[in-house]
Amino acid sequence: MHVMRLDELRGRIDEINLELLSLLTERAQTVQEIASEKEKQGVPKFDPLREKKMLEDLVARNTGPFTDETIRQLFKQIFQASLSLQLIDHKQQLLVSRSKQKANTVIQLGSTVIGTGKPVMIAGPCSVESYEQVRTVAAALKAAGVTVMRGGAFKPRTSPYDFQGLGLEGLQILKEVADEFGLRTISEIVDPSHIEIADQYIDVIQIGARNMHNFELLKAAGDAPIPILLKRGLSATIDEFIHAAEYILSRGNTQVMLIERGIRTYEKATRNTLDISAVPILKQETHLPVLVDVTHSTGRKDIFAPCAKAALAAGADGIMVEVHPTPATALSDAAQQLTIDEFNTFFEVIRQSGLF
Ligand SMILES: O=C(O)C(=O)C[C@]1(C(=O)O)C=C[C@@H](O)C=C1
Repeated sequence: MHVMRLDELRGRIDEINLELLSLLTERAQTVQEIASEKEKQGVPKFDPLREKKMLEDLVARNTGPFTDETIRQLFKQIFQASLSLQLIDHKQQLLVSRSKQKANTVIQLGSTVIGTGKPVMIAGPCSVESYEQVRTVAAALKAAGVTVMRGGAFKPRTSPYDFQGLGLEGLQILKEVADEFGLRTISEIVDPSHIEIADQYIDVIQIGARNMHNFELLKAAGDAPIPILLKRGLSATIDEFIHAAEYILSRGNTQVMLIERGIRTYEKATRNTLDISAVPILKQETHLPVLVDVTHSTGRKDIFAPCAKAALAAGADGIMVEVHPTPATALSDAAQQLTIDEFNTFFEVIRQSGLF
């Protein structure tokens, strides 16, 4: 008799569960509609005042046996789950998102293809200082089998009294040397008005860490018909980094590569802290190629090789490293650029690792 009563009550609970599930599903679908409405209006997803009002109304109607506190907790749980749903949906709608595009974005630079699983080595001086300097590095890179060279012409430096780069002349030097050796080039642009000119001289525009949040520059890069290498900001979260890339894609330019270059932490043993975890996360969440800059992240030549190997093991599509004929006399980043011999040794270690 008792057993039958228990079964009956549990049967009723099963029915109530299904009713709750169907109501929760309907609620979640309504929340998704609210999310797309908010998206259109540019309104934030989290609305604490609305949540407070709903909790007050619910508690006012509570007749027990649950306490008011229990009702608050239960509904707060529902609001939180609803908010997460809105945020996940939003991320999945991004153009950079892996759920929008399953296939990897591939960047073709001459015969070099980035993003297909075969890693690329990008090397070159921090700054373009002279024709001879760039030519010496280019000849060495060519001999080592490197096809993409970096070199800074516009240098956003911490101090206004530090070398600011050769500007347009630097881009001209890059072009002249790259043409001679059949290399492709990457250089940073800091001013939206320079993008059009840059397109005539270089193959990839870099947007530097300090400019990752320069939205006008991101928009201009998004309007340009040239691949973009976007560096992660000094203190940018992965989410902010992804949204910065979205700015570029949202304007039509889908040729975007991401580069992790270390983030600011309390650690002083390295220049910045190389966030290796960013590599698999960016690869999972976006379809864009992901590179790692071992020079700026670590600032320490003695650990470039293990860090580059770690990056490749984590799924990076390439490595960027700085090389200078005479680092001691370099006009920027003197301490952390490799000599040509050091670069050759470094590249050999990476090639031997079986990861490259
Ligand atoms: O009403 C809203 O603005 C919603 O986004 C829905 C909802 C909810 O689940 O009710 C979700 C998150 C907000 O913080 C507030 C409320």
